[in-house]
Amino acid sequence: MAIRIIDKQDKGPSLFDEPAEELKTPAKKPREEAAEKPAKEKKQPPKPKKSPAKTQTVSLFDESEPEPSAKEQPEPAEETPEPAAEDNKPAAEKQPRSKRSGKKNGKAATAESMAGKQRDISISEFFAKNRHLLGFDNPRKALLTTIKEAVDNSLDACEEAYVLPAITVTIEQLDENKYRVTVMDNGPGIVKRQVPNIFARLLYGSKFHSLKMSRGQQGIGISAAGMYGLLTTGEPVQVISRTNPKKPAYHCHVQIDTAKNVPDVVMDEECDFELPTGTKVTITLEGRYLKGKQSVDEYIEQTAMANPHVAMTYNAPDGSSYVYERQSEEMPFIPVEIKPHPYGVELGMLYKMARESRAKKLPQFLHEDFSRVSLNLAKQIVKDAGLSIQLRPSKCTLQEMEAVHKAVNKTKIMAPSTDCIGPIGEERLEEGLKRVVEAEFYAVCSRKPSVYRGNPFLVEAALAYGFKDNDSKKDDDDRQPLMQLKRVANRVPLLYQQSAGAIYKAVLDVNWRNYGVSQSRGALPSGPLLLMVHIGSVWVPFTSESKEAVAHYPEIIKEIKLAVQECGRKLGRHLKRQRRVKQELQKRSYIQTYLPHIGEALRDILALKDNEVTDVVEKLRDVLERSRKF
Ligand SMILES: Nc1ncnc2c1ncn2[C@@H]1O[C@H](COP(=O)(O)OP(=O)(O)OP(=O)(O)O)[C@@H](O)[C@H]1O
Repeated sequence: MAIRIIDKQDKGPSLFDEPAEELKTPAKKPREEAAEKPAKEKKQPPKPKKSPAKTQTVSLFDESEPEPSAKEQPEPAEETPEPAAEDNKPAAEKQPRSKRSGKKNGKAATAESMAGKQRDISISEFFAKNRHLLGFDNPRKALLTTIKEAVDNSLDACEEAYVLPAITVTIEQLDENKYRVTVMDNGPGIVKRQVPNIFARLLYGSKFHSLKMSRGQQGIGISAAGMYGLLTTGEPVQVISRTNPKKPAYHCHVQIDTAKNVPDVVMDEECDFELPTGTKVTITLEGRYLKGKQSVDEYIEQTAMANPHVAMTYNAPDGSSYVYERQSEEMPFIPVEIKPHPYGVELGMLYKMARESRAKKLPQFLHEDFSRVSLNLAKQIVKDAGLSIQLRPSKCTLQEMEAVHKAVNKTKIMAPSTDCIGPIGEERLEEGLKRVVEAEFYAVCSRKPSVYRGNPFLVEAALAYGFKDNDSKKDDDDRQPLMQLKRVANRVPLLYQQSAGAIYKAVLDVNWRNYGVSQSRGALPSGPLLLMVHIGSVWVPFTSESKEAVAHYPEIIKEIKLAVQECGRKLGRHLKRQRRVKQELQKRSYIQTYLPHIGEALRDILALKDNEVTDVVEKLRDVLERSRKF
């Protein structure tokens, strides 16, 4: 397998495991080396929209494994004593395996030779090899992940700056597998000095250390997309950003040096920008555009649905454009940063926090470093732990903190504040669902915040029942289709790995038959059902860096089950009522059928006249009608 990389002379270091001294980056060279170089080899003045001048093909597999140095040579075979049993074997069998088979299988390693190879691995080298962990397993998913990362960042940035987001997403197909993705937002922009690190350095971001709900959290997303683009097409990320309407925008082309996880600015300049403030990011990558499930189209649609305050324009590569008008001029709830809640904080973390605390007394530490702990409650916890309230937290022993930890978990502490998590809310959930499906019945449930490992989170569920949907046609044997499950985390739709996460597990664990819905063992319930589950948290525990599924924390599974069961109960009541109505209608229709015969019988028995018979039958019909329970 071969991929193209940028000519080292023009664009800096190779992306592969070459020794550091071979990485020639004009912009990054040490001063002495740069001085030795002829003037024309020094960094060229920036040219706008520079595309890679030359490309070369390099094998992805390291075929040129260097011969071990004399120092690394393994010990000669004859110096290694053979085990006694080996002595009785024929001469051919006494030889090392590699010689016996006649194949060159390499030489046995020694601790010394292994030590020579043991070295640091840069985070970006790791993720370049393990790109599937970041959601770049195949070209189709890579296209979606790239757009998702850029759009999520734009939404986060706008909301942080209290700006109603207006976002444009454009995908252009350059050749069969090559696409150019551009995402532009009207957010606050990014200051010049941060642009290179944000777009070309993994694990660099503003959200990792803050305890509040946001779409991004790890500081990997957009730089990983840029790295994938670089690996697959050799093109750097192009960024234009303006932070001040009175000043020009900053334009740069930047790429990641994977060996060191540092940015390499290939070109930068000042330029015009169509918006007063905002950011436009362009990534060229190997991708594949397909419509349907798990497509970019589906992601954009679901994002627009979960974020009614966003105006979104989407230009698809097939030439079609979709405009999602802003549905609400109201900013959504903007979460505020909070301190950790004491429930669920692990002992090791509590001990570390205490050691690092500057508080003079233990109760003060608990009060200041955690949310929902008043000074009185903190004193109570310390007393319950059998400790003096005069203790200095930084001097506490592990045993003392263990006592505090136990006391915390026995104390009733107020649930974490909802300020750090923005629920969609029951009303908006139902509205959102109604925009997607027209159903006969809707049920919603927004749970109160809870805590896992000290992190507040909340779960919301919305259920639609009884709708016609083209996506879920009945099977040939007329079996009901399975429920459609839509998973959303911090307002971001999750399209992959449905069955791997806590949401799927919790929905499966619910006994849907209790609510009058059929369900086969180990499967989602079946019927015209659509269930949306939203988890909002200051830190959503995803199963991997690609943020596709929520990890199986028992506290989270329990909350999801409770929210889903609440919707299920409402559905159960609706279905029960529906069945009762059906049965009653059936009985009424029988009686209706026999009413004329009753009239006939009454005429014979009571010798009634025709008009009297009609009168009696009408009255009976009226009684039947007025006694309807629905
Ligand atoms: N369009 C933008 N406008 C303003 N700031 C941005 C924009 N895009 C990215 N940033 C900043 O760059 C940081 C890094 O973004 P990145 O996508 O790499 O990680 P993240 O969003 O923090 O987390 P995650 O890896 O979970 O997506 C963000 O935390 C944010 O501060």
